[in-house]
Amino acid sequence: ATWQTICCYYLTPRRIRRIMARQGVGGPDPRFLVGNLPDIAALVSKTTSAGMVSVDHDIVGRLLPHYVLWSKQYGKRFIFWCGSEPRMCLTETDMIKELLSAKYTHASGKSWLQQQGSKHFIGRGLLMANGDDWLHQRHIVAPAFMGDKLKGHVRYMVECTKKTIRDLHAAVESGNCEVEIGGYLTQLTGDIIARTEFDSSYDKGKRIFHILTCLQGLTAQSSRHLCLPGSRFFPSKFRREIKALKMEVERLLMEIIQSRKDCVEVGRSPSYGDDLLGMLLAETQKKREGFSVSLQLLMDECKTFFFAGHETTALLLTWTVMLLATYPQWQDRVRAEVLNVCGEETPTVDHLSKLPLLNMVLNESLRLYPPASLLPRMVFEDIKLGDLHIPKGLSIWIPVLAIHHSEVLWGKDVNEFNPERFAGKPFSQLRHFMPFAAGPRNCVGQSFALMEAKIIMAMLLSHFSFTISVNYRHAPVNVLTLKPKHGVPVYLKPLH
Ligand code: HEM
Repeated sequence: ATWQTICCYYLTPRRIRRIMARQGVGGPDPRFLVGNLPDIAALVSKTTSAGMVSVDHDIVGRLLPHYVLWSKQYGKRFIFWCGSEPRMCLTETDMIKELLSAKYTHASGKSWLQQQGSKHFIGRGLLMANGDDWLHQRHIVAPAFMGDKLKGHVRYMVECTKKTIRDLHAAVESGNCEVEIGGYLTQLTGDIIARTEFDSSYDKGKRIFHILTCLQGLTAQSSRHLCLPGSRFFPSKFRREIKALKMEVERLLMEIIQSRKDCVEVGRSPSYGDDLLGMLLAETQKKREGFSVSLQLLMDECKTFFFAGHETTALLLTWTVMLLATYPQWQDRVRAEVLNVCGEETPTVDHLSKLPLLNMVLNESLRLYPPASLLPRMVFEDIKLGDLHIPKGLSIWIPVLAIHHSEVLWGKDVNEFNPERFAGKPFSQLRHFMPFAAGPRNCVGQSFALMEAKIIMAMLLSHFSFTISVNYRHAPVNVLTLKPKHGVPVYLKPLH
């Protein structure tokens, strides 16, 4: 154990540093055990302590000040240290595509630090799995987000959105024309994932969503200490709170799972159903060689999808409303397109492919404010990437936000809201656009999220016009996902 600790915290990091230095990749000097974490924390807290003076989309210096500083000092590739984990910043899109391609699906994945950090939050669900476990899990869940299954969800997405629109009308009628739209959209996307994949609802799953949000914040705070050897065994206030919340969320999930099982056992239903929960439950009965879905994995998967399936989409929608509320000409153009295509009807699958302007606006919103703004990948064996030899144990850190805001890649107007840049360009052609990551380990819910976002935006635009409130304070922050710190208050005006 002592030898392993010395290797892990001292010898291996030193070896990696030497190998990378020989290839010309340098970086800031790390401090013993904590690496550059204190420098990063100090820089970020300085840049994010106050809001921005105006709605300015030049946010890289605010959210990634360490990236700006070190890329100026050491060049586009540099190494910094999260505790004793070396991370190489990589912004060269050809090398990124290669790393994320099928060639390296097994040779790269989520690091020990990431897995430990989210152990009590989403456990070993799809987002944190590696190697063959990841492959099996991905094969099981992917069909739930494809083809006819996906099309079948349109009806539920429309129904849930109608309810939110009624709530918004009620708020306006009661004299509240100013609403914090982010809260409504988070509830709506929560309702949609609960309905479509778990045959539940936001109200039933409310406590689950709330606990997962708390767990997200707590695990982010507690993982700051993970760099100290053995720290995960020390009792602390965070860890006690995390364990209590974990137990509560698993008890609530167990109730949903048990009620589905009971339906089959008492003969009320012939199968577990064809939504995500049904597919996962069916898997628990199968015996595959070397892999089976245990009850713990089933719960980890449910937590993963409850969390990943709503927060990111709610953020995409919230930033899009903020942008359209700030750029009324674009709001009018997209509304005209929606009214022209859908008329008085609610959106259908056919309508969705005929809304290019809405698509461009969503893409531009994902470019300026990507909800997942960083992609870390640990390399598990020595690999060759472009001209670099990457040793086992090095983490590659892909700053999606910085790539999306690179003047070299996007041109002089990079920090302006200009959806026109996406006109006529299919997703596959946009090499430096990666809001959903890329390759076989991209976002499994990408089509689900885009379909949902189009339906919700189309319906919102045809019921309300919105302008940004004087109370809006532009303050993007990054707490695992890119959020507006004080929400997005807008003034709503019903159109009918
Ligand atoms: C705008 C909305 C969304 C964005 C921007 C987004 C972004 C991403 C990104 C960047 C990744 C890769 C993360 C990494 O490997 O480190 C990812 C993975 C994932 N996303 Fe999403 N996502 C969105 C919506 C959704 C939805 C709606 C679901 C579920 C219904 C979902 C479920 C997942 C899962 C399970 C993974 C892990 C996939 C794997 O590792 O194989 N996401 N997402």
